[in-house]
Amino acid sequence: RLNTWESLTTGIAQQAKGVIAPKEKTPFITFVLGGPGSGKGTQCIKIVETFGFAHLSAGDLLRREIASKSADGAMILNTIKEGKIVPSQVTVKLIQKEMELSDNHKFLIDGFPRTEENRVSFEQILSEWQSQIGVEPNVVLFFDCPEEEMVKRVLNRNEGRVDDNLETIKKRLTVFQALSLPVINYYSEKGKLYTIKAIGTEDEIFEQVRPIFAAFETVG
Ligand SMILES: Nc1ncnc2c1ncn2[C@@H]1O[C@H](COP(=O)(O)OP(=O)(O)OP(=O)(O)O)[C@@H](O)[C@H]1O
Ligand SMILES: Nc1ccn([C@H]2C[C@H](O)[C@@H](COP(=O)(O)O)O2)c(=O)n1
Ligand SMILES: [Mg+2]
Repeated sequence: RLNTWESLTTGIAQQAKGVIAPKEKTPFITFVLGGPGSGKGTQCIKIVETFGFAHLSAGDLLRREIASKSADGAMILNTIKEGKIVPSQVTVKLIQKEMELSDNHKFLIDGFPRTEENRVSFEQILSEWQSQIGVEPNVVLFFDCPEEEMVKRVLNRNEGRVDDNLETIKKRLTVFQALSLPVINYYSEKGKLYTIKAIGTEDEIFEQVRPIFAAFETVG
């Protein structure tokens, strides 16, 4: 049988030829974007519970590389400590591998793409895989949260992350404004962006998220 990655690329080729891919195999890709501490991971857990997605957090995959002392581990650690963005080929490779291994066809890709370079790299690997067709996510969620609230949440997170300190948070916020907002604007212009007001309780925020995915389930 086709694995998800094969069916993903086959699906793209079939769509290009005007052939409809089998419904259960068509991949559904959601990018989850927002500043540091905006609540992406927290809401992803709820989306997984309610809608059965596979959750791929780019940050978690990078932290796993650090923990496993892989060849890129030291570079990734330094980059994260500095609040900067890891080169796209490293991150995209990790995401691609997880997608290949997954039996699911619905993906929540959390914290990615963080830059235009991330975005283009992801499209490139898909188009290199088969034919010259790029791929777009089905949904892009943007958790829009005031900076003051994001700083407060990150400083209270208490998960032992090396980047949860005031100095690194300031750098991450600057990087978010400079490099991630253009990606968010790109998807807004493409009509793919769903902006969530990321203040209030976790449940209140999820009630803004729920109808987005519920609508796709109905359309089927
Ligand atoms: N609505 C909320 N109100 C208050 N605290 C929240 C809310 N949502 C999440 N939090 C808390 O804020 C912290 C950051 O949330 P989370 O880890 O989900 O953010 P994130 O967007 O994934 O951040 P990062 O980009 O740094 O990974 C966590 O400690 C989480 O429990
Ligand atoms: N696409 C990505 C995602 C994450 N990183 C690095 C830099 C981030 O500050 C850090 C933590 O990510 P988070 O858990 O907050 O999503 O990981 C990156 O370089 N590229
Ligand atoms: Mg997170």
